[in-house]
Amino acid sequence: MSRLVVVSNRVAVPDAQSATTGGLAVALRDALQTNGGIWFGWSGKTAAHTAEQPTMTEIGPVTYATLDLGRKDYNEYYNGFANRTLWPLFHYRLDLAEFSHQNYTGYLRVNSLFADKLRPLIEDDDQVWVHDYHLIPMGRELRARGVGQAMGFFLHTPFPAMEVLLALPSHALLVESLCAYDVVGFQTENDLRAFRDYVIHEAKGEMLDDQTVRAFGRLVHTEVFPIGIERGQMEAAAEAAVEQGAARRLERTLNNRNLMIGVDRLDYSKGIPERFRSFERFMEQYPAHRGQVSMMQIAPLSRSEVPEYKAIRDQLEGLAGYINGRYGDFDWMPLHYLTKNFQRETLAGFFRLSRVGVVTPLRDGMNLVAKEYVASQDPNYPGVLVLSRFAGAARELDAALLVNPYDHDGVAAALNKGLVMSLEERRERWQSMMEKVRENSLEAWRERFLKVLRSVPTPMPVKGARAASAGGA
Ligand SMILES: O=P(O)(O)OC[C@H]1O[C@H](O[C@H]2O[C@H](CO)[C@@H](O)[C@H](O)[C@H]2O)[C@H](O)[C@@H](O)[C@@H]1O
Ligand SMILES: O=c1ccn([C@@H]2O[C@H](COP(=O)(O)OP(=O)(O)O)[C@@H](O)[C@H]2O)c(=O)[nH]1
Repeated sequence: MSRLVVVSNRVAVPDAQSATTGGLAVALRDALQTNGGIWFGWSGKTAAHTAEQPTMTEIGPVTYATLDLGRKDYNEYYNGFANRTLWPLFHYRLDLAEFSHQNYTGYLRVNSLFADKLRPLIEDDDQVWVHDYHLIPMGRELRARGVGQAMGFFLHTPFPAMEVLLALPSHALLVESLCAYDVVGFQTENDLRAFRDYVIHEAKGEMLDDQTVRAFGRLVHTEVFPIGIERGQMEAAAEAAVEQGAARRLERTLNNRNLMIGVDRLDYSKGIPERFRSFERFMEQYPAHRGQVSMMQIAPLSRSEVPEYKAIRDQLEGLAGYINGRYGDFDWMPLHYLTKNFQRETLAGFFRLSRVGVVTPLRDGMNLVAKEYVASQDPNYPGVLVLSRFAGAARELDAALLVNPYDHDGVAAALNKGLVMSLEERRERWQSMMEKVRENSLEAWRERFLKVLRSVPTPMPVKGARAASAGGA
């Protein structure tokens, strides 16, 4: 069996100090441990200058190769092009997208530098799997350095509709770069459709069969691989959590009142201000719930150096204060707004205690919180998920109360419906969602992707394909 080489912006080097690691980290680590391999990317640390050589940490058969990023690279590549251009654009926020040549150059520079450092570590029969929008050009850069074997790419975010993508000055090179991979995976049919739409209508490519795209002189296998959560992990954590610690204390503070919960990185794509507005509408329109229900919003700080993230933080502080000032009472607060980060095991207990899970992003690649909320429920007494139709998770979790997050009245009505829903209906909806959560687990996602990557034919440039010019208009 060949080794696996994973490339992602952040690398989770196992650390004895940190008790928990993210699901993705666990899933990829399992795959790496089976046949050995390398996980390459940014260390998550910054320095005056980008490291000359990766720091190699060997743990059993897995080598973690990480680079500290210099401030200039960090600003232009991560804060800049990745998170001020691609992130807003891919989340349909053209109004927030900044197009700076300097940041774009930094993005290409870091991808090229990563390829330089990774190239000597790759062996001929390794499988290479690159993750996410930060590293789209990696495949092309590795090909230019003679990497000939199958390479896969998975996009964790949405892929935007063609008309939105066309606003990016370098759209053509970006999509051409995606076509340097042999397998390109998306979260949903919607994203895949948008990608194919671009390839066919803008890049003059074509579909050879249901899954094979011919574009930019190459054949690319494209498919939907909805990411999931670790099998059994949240169920077990939730069951254990309600018996102890934080969940127990939370339950006591509730005093038999109902709880609604939202958990999101503090990111404008998550629709938190809109959610607060909807909650305010809910207070206004369903006064019987006043004093009887609270909403807890956990929103750990994220990408804090990016100006748009600072702005949304200020906005939320204002809104939370306004809502609590208007509706709160001496013995009850409607909204608990925390920017603290909690371990997933603790969240599992909070989810299980919450009658309604509120997941209302304006746009989201998948949204694992939605799946974690479902998996954490007591099967006999499950809560209700209120889910944005614009989260990738809505494709599978169609038994949730699906809402349009821009429609505050509609979300308020769904919150009320969730609170008054019969136990029978709650159980039916939960069972239907839980089946999907189990079926599309994180392990299944990883195995499906790697199976396809193993089975694609050796990369083959296509002679005579009509390629669009790089650079873009
Ligand atoms: O690394 P950060 O800049 O701190 O951001 C954290 C991650 O955010 C994004 O997550 C996405 O992946 C999830 C799993 O597939 C998906 O459920 C979610 O909808 C996406 O937004 C980002 O894409 C990751 O690269 C970041 O690590
Ligand atoms: O305080 C927190 C908030 C979130 N999360 C985890 O962060 C992940 C968020 O993933 P999701 O796909 O919902 O959104 P993303 O942040 O990747 O855009 C989920 O596993 C959450 O349980 C966490 O561990 N602690």
